[in-house]
Amino acid sequence: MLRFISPSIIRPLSANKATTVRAFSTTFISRQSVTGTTDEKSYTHIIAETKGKVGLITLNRPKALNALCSDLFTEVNEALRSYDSNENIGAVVITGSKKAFAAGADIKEMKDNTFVDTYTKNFLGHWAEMIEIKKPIIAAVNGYALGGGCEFAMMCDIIYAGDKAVFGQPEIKLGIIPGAGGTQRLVKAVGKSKAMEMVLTGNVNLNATEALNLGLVSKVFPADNLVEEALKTAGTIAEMSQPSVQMAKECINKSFEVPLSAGLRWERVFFQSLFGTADQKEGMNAFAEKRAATFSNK
Ligand SMILES: CCC/C=C/C(=O)SCCNC(=O)CCNC(=O)[C@H](O)C(C)(C)COP(=O)([O-])OP(=O)([O-])OC[C@H]1O[C@@H](n2cnc3c(N)ncnc32)[C@H](O)[C@@H]1OP(=O)([O-])[O-]
Repeated sequence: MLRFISPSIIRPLSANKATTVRAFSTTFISRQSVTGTTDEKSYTHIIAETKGKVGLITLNRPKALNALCSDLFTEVNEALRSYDSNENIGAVVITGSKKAFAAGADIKEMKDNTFVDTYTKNFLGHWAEMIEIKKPIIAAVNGYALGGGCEFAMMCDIIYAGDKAVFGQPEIKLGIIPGAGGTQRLVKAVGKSKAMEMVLTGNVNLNATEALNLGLVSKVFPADNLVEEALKTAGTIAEMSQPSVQMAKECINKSFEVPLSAGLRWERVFFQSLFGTADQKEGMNAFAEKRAATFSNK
């Protein structure tokens, strides 16, 4: 069985202990998952596999159109963290079915919740854990990405869409509002007016072409090729130097959080720090010697 040791368990330990635990954890996971295509850990609501250097998570609640029940998201987080700590994995793809990436948070699960429960137990707070993942995540969206499904896709780093994808924020029709970034990330992706239209009416959905034209997704593929194309891009990313990849992801995400001057400073310091890596020497020497670089992630 694939084991995972949570970073929150590692963090409070002393530096030496943390290193030891992480090394043990990584070794154990890689032994299980490098060579095969399916991790031995089996989940109830997702399928987690490895494809070369890429982790592939397939949401698997077909009868509920991959409605994001709490347990499903817990499993996604667990799989993501295990990929994050696996030194043989360089990127992750998350996908759903042809009909639905995810039709939203699970309405039936939450319909009887009270305010006090949702507030004191931080309902759906665990969704945000995936923001801590250092490795790039590509959402490969076929079919419906509605409500929390659209927000989930936007929590990923790149979104590719199948040609029949539908993005929408219908929460207003349920008497609620988006609760996992639909009023924040969507605005940054498609602009205020379109985000307002989508969130306030609940009826204005984006098809794949519209999502592409507005910048919500970066590429559209025929539905049948979508996952393969996402895996190809993830595979390309996974071949790059991982410190560079992870710092680039962190810098781009910082641009959403901080003023330009702070973001530029952040970028400069990361850029400079990469001159302390063997991969920077390898990458630049390989260019000068007219050969392909082989990165060691050191
Ligand atoms: C993160 C914080 C904030 C987020 C909030 C949200 O996301 S709020 C949510 C925002 N999202 C929405 O409001 C979208 C809600 N969904 C829809 O509007 C439609 O399902 C559809 C248009 C996506 C597809 O229509 P279609 O006629 O092709 O298919 P169908 O309708 O027959 O569904 C098949 C089965 O899936 C079930 N199921 C589906 N979605 C959910 C769900 N979210 N939950 C639970 N179950 C769901 C559905 O009940 C049915 O089960 P049954 O009866 O067989 O046991």
